[in-house]
Amino acid sequence: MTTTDSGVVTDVKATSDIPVYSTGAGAGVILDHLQLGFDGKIAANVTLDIEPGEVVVFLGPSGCGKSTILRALAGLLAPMGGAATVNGQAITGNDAHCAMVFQEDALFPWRTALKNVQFPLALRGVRGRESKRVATEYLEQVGLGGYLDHLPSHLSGGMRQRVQLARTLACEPKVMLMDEPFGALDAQTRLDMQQLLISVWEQTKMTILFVTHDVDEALLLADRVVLLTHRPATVADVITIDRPRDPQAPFDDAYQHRRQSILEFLGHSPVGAH
Ligand SMILES: Nc1ncnc2c1ncn2[C@@H]1O[C@H](COP(=O)(O)OP(=O)(O)OP(=O)(O)O)[C@@H](O)[C@H]1O
Repeated sequence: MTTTDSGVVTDVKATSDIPVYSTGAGAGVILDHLQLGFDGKIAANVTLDIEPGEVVVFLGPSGCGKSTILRALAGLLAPMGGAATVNGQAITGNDAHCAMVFQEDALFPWRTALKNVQFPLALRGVRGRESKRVATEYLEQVGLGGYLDHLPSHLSGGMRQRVQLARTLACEPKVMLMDEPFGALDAQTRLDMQQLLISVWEQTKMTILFVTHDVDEALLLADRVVLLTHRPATVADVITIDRPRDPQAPFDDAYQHRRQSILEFLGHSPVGAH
């Protein structure tokens, strides 16, 4: 661990051995001509069938509507048309199945790491000693067992994202919505967080919908990469990526070819129909 003069902890050892986490399988998500927009203008019109436990990564030009899709699934935005269902049920806004991780950490600054993670537990009726035990376990899962009493301001950006991940896991979601969660992190911390997310996914098999601008991140994490058109976002292409991942894959011609064609798509994306 490294601590600066101001008391901010700047690094932490990555966890390699994550304890079993028992959420169970993720939920299936169906987007059926889901139309989203603002002020009467359509920002997205998406049809997609996502399997339980699948990791789907959305890539598309800036402003095309990626975050809007996740916000709708979190129940923060009502559809203008079409439908979105999670485990066959329409999204109501009070849907406990979906939980969101933002790029900017949304922690309560006045609460310690432990108390941040205890917050969703209290909403689920878990209190007292049990709440402390469970929250500690989630923080241990993300490698922060030694930082329970730290305030967010005394943790690095990567560590705050770990707390946010632990707090999201404490919601026991069946679908985790991740909006460029690692976009603000330095390169090494980002790699650590990607590996942590892969470990969490292997343990939980929850469904993950992930937005990024980083093609390599998409190719590392996704079962399927969904390429979206310019606003309004529509599905332009879906690329399936096999598991298990070969660590040598980024050095393959096939990987490089795929990566290049995605980059070209992002640079020359067609304008979607209005
Ligand atoms: N609250 C809002 N009111 C009006 N327009 C909005 C609102 N939120 C987003 N938009 C518009 O909707 C479109 C899609 O925005 P969104 O944030 O979903 O794009 P994005 O693909 O996630 O962008 P980026 O890659 O830059 O993060 C943009 O044109 C944006 O300006």
